[in-house]
Amino acid sequence: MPERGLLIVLSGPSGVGKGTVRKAIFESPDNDFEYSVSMTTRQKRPGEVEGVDYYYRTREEFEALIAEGKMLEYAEYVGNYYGTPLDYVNQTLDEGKDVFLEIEVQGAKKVKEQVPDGVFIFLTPPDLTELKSRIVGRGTDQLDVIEKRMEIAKKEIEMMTLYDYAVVNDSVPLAVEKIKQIIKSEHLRVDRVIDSYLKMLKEL
Ligand SMILES: Nc1nc2c(ncn2[C@@H]2O[C@H](COP(=O)(O)OP(=O)(O)O)[C@@H](O)[C@H]2O)c(=O)[nH]1
Ligand SMILES: Nc1ncnc2c1ncn2[C@@H]1O[C@H](COP(=O)(O)OP(=O)(O)O)[C@@H](O)[C@H]1O
Repeated sequence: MPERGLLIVLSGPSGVGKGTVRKAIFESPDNDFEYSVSMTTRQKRPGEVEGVDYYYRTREEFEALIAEGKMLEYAEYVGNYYGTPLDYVNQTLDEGKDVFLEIEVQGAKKVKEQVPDGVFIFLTPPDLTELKSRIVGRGTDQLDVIEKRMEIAKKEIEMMTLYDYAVVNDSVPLAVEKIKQIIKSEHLRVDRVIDSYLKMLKEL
């Protein structure tokens, strides 16, 4: 059986650029992470595609999957459910591939409880003014939702202590490079590679 893959969790406040950085990682030609497509009850935005951006489900369907234990984690965010389907993550890690989640902080906290040996990366904004202008600039939210997102963001930044790494999203290509370097280093950690060395010694 191949060595189990790494579970990589990218999180951080809404509007910091998680989606943008994640897309840039997956567009790079040398990417070898598997993206776990999330499930949501929010409306599909123009240009989004079922099974690519999200799996779009009704609240009833989503709640049924929660009840069946089919979600690794889920959270309610600005009135909608968002969650990570469990089977895909387990199967892909078992195949020895690294699985990449891009999720908000409540969900990341739940993943940390269940998969403590995952790699938890917190994407931070250069500052709060820049964060607000990114949310406004994205143009997907009404003013009341923007205010809600900013309030949530302040609390989210306090949760940074749960993470292994903090990456400032000042420039997308730089943030992408830092994340790739983090994962490369994680693969070299002695506690991750020790089993294969011990096995090799036994076979001598
Ligand atoms: N807990 C959790 N959060 C998710 C998941 N998928 C996406 N999110 C987060 O939900 C939040 C809202 O996502 P979305 O409505 O697409 O807006 P946007 O990412 O802010 O443009 C973002 O912070 C996402 O990172 C998931 O599977 N679980
Ligand atoms: N490094 C960056 N510099 C400037 N703007 C950025 C940067 N990263 C993302 N953005 C912009 O900020 C907005 C929010 O990004 P998005 O990826 O939707 O955030 P999140 O997924 O964290 O909610 C988008 O308009 C995006 O183009």
